[in-house]
Amino acid sequence: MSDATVLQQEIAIEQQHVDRVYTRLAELRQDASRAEKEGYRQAGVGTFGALVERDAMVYHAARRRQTLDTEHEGLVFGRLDLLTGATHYVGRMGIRDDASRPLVVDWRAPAAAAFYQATPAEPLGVIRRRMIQSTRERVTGIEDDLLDPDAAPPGMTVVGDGALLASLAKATGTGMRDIVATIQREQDEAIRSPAGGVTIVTGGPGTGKTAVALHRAAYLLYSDRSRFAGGGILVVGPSGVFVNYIATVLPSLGEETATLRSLGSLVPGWDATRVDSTEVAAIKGSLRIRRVLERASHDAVPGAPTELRLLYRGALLRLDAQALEQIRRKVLQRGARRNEVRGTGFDRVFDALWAQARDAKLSGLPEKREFESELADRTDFREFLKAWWPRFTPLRVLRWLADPKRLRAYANGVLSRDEIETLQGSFDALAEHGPTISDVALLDELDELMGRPRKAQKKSRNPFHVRDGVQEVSTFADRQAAARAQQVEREEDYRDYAHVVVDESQDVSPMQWRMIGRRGAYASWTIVGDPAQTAWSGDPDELDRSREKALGTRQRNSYSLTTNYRNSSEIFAVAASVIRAILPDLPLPSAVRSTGVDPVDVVTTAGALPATVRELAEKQLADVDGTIGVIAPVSRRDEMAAWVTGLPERVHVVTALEAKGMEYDAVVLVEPGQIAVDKSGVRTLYVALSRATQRLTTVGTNPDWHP
Ligand SMILES: Nc1ncnc2c1ncn2[C@@H]1O[C@H](COP(=O)(O)OP(=O)(O)OP(=O)(O)O)[C@@H](O)[C@H]1O
Repeated sequence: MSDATVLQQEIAIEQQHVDRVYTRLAELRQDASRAEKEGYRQAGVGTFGALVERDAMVYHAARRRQTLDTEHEGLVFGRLDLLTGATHYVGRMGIRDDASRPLVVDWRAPAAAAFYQATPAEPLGVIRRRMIQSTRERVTGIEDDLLDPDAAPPGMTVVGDGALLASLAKATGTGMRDIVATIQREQDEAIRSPAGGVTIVTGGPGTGKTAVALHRAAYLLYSDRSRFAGGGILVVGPSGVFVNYIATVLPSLGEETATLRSLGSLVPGWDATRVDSTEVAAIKGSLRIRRVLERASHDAVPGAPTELRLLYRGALLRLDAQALEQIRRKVLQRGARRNEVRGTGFDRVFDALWAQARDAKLSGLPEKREFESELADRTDFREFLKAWWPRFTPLRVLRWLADPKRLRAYANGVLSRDEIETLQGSFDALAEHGPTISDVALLDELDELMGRPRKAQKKSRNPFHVRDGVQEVSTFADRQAAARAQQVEREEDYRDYAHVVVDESQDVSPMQWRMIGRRGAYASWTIVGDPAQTAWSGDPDELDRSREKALGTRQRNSYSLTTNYRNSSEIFAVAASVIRAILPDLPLPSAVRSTGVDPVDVVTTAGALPATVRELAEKQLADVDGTIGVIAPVSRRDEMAAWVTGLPERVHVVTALEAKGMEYDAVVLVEPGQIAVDKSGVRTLYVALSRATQRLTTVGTNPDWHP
């Protein structure tokens, strides 16, 4: 029999099983929606016990239906033939037949672990591992690994032509794909790492760190749903572009509950995308800036009234600048939070005025309380208090740093002269354009330093109340669903996450570790990153210390990934040569896939650059099916975006920093020489050079720069 015929036969065998699975899936879906409808119809009748039971059933039916409704392309993707004679199918979710026999085992279940972990050296009771590829409900390919040839029964066939490599060669869409069918052993170990403590995953470009982090989140939700869905999982990535790129992975695994945030959007109210220069980011990211902010948070308000004059029952009550300053300093001593002690500040003003009124022996002076309410009723007095001690928002105080005199005063003795000079001007655009990504961590710090302005207490909502007037007919399922919805929405600045995942962790500054740490005080963590890709140009020890502080004394479990699945070996060779120039001993991952296409380097003149970039992008459009990344130096993004306007949406223009974590089928990297201006620039260039799966073209005006 020819290989092709054997393959077709095996495909037909697997198709039979896959058909059974989809038939069963349709039945389960029907059962679940029937149970759900039935429960709703009967709600409100019967004994309390019967109601609770039925409600619980409805709730489970509703959840089950939701899971069953998720799109299930490639629902079954694996099969294990075991020494015991049993056969297990592995898939995106667990499904049983009507006699409760498993038709598919969920990929996260312990019984599925061997699918990812078995090797010929350690077969874990698996004779043959089979990967099943499908399009919609049709099986299209099979890839076998014979792990224990001696134990193979006669007639066991082995077919396949590299499912992993085939999956890697597929064109990239705009979002990242899940890798559930082809997770590799070293990745699986990190995914199934213990739920507690800190899991640290390191590895070079394209080794699947992001994929591992997201599949780990799905694994945790499966293995302890009440803990992780209840408390919530926070996933932090470097930029909004990146967060959009990874946003579909968890939903494709049937998990919707994780919260995804970029470093610029971790603090409610902000979605920062502006970046500072590397030098400015290093100062704003350093813990020393905290002292600068602390001083600002205690300083007098610009333009605040310097004295208070009040005519009261014919007498002049007066607090001069010195008296007001004394009150302010006294109230703000010992780390008091400005917004929280505002009332105390006002009380001290009343006290000082009361003392004056008493000393003046005014006739008809009422009791102190009456005196205070008389003053409090006066508009001029209220206006004074508001101007003298307003409610502060973090943004308002951060904007004071745009004033060179104030900046110098706050930073004096904390930052060097050069640093102060570098920082100058970097807060100027705050008012008009909002914060930079680094500023967001400073706003969070100020929020902590000043405390919250007291808000009127919101009436707390009863999570079990569904709609007015329908409480008595709502089922337990409705109420659970309402409670869950509220839980998933969470309060705006929710901080009690059960698990925090930090991607591209090498780029998180000390101040940003503080910001993330505040949201993970009770969490277990997964930290993934590659130190060689860091853009941080500040003190590396300070960075390590602040990360360690955020993670606390929790147990550490470390994993390293060694295979680059993204780049062709030809492309990674170029990236490797660049990083080797500054880190000659750095261990690098091996790129497993060769395309036979070498990267291209084009040198041109400044005048011809725009047209050349456009031509090169057009050429990539013809050469590859998927996405094309045009990567620009940070300061030239908009200019270069104009060069390729009007090209199809497959062409994305990003800065070298925004390219962190991203992946494109082809990359046109513009002016690499302008990215690699210093050591941290070389690292950023290394990142940019390792983004492409199929084609890499570098183009610039500097003939001395060579990949
Ligand atoms: N086991 C696998 N099977 C199929 N594809 C994989 C596998 N592991 C990783 N990949 C693919 O390799 C590419 C790189 O993965 P990912 O972005 O997670 O790597 P990374 O280590 O985070 O990279 P970087 O540090 O460069 O940002 C992605 O397209 C991912 O889907």
